[in-house]
Amino acid sequence: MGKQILILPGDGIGPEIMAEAVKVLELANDKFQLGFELSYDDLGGAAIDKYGVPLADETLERARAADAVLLGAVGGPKWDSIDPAIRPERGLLKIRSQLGLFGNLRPALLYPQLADASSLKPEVVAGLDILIVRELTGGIYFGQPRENKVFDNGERMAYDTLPYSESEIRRIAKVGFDMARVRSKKLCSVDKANVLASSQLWRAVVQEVAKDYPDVELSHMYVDNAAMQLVRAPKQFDVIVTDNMFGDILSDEASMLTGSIGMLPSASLDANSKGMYEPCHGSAPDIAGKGIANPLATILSVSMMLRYSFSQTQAADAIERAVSDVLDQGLRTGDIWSEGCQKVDTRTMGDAVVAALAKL
Ligand SMILES: NC(=O)C1=CN([C@@H]2O[C@H](COP(=O)(O)OP(=O)(O)OC[C@H]3O[C@@H](n4cnc5c(N)ncnc54)[C@H](O)[C@@H]3O)[C@@H](O)[C@H]2O)C=CC1
Ligand SMILES: CC(C)CC(=O)C(=O)O
Ligand SMILES: [Mg+2]
Repeated sequence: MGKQILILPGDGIGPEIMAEAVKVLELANDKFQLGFELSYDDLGGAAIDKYGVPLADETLERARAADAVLLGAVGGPKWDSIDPAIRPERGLLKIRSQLGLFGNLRPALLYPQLADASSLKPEVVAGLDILIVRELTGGIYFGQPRENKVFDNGERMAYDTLPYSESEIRRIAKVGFDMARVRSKKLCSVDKANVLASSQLWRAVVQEVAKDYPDVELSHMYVDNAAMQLVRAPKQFDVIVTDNMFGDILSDEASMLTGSIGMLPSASLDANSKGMYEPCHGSAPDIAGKGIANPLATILSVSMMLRYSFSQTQAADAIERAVSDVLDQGLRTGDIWSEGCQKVDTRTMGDAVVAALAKL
């Protein structure tokens, strides 16, 4: 039996971008004789419509049994007013947590062809290549207790909890240091240790882990400063390690340095590099159904899957090269379009990557 890939297109632009990523995956499968077998299921709003819950038990079992999962995106206005406990996003959080995918790698790489598409001056972003390592199964998105309540006088209140255990911090810190070790040997840990108890523990544990990595230069930065530094002088960073919510926010910010969030792939890994791969963006309801979404983040997530889950470096490199070749041809979806380039739709972009990959 071949390697099993479970595809979860999700909602909004999810199915549109996934159709293009699957074309690329199928070509890579043939060209590099990867022996992958693809199967499909639903997550998020699509799963609510089909199963009544955002992640059905049978889908979770299929994800557990698969060698890797490829996800589009979930959520949308259709499900915004349902019971918060079964919103589409809860299905995403559950699959991450149940599969133990604590290590989220979000590379923000500026393709030189897109220097004009970045919202920052070309000289500020030229050569940008940073990696955000985000803790993905702990922190405030999962912390208990969390509650919405109404006091006797009618006043509403709500709260969330931001817990981190030492072992949760230690294992993500190690991912950060390991990544830094094979890159520029510079790690910046981002926290809010001037205010939050969880961040104070975070910083202390990261400092302890650093003792095992004397070759890596460790720095610490408060998250508010990090948000500012990312747009002031982003190239000062190489690898950033941070918690779940800070990583969520900073990676969306970093995406704009690369031209668009439509360019940012991600890998979510467990302790054995079993992974789920997805673009960093959401279901983009504002452009869903128009056929104009950028499929490159999802296509690049396929490349990350080949690299991290299957050690298929040659195939992964080839997909990245095909993306670069298409950008060389001047093809751009609307989100990365600039003067002098040819504006194309989602399908044309996907077909162009397939054609470029076929030629390599
Ligand atoms: N991993 C996931 O499945 C995620 C799901 N969401 C969900 O997605 C829904 C929409 O959330 P938003 O805050 O609007 O974030 P979003 O990332 O979906 O969209 C933000 C902006 O970026 C644009 N955009 C996103 N992906 C794009 C692409 N591939 N090509 C071109 N433009 C793109 C959108 O058109 C929009 O203007 C919500 O229901 C949210 O909860 C949000 C983030 C992650
Ligand atoms: C929709 C959230 C659960 C997650 C998110 O925004 C993300 O992982 O980027
Ligand atoms: Mg996000």
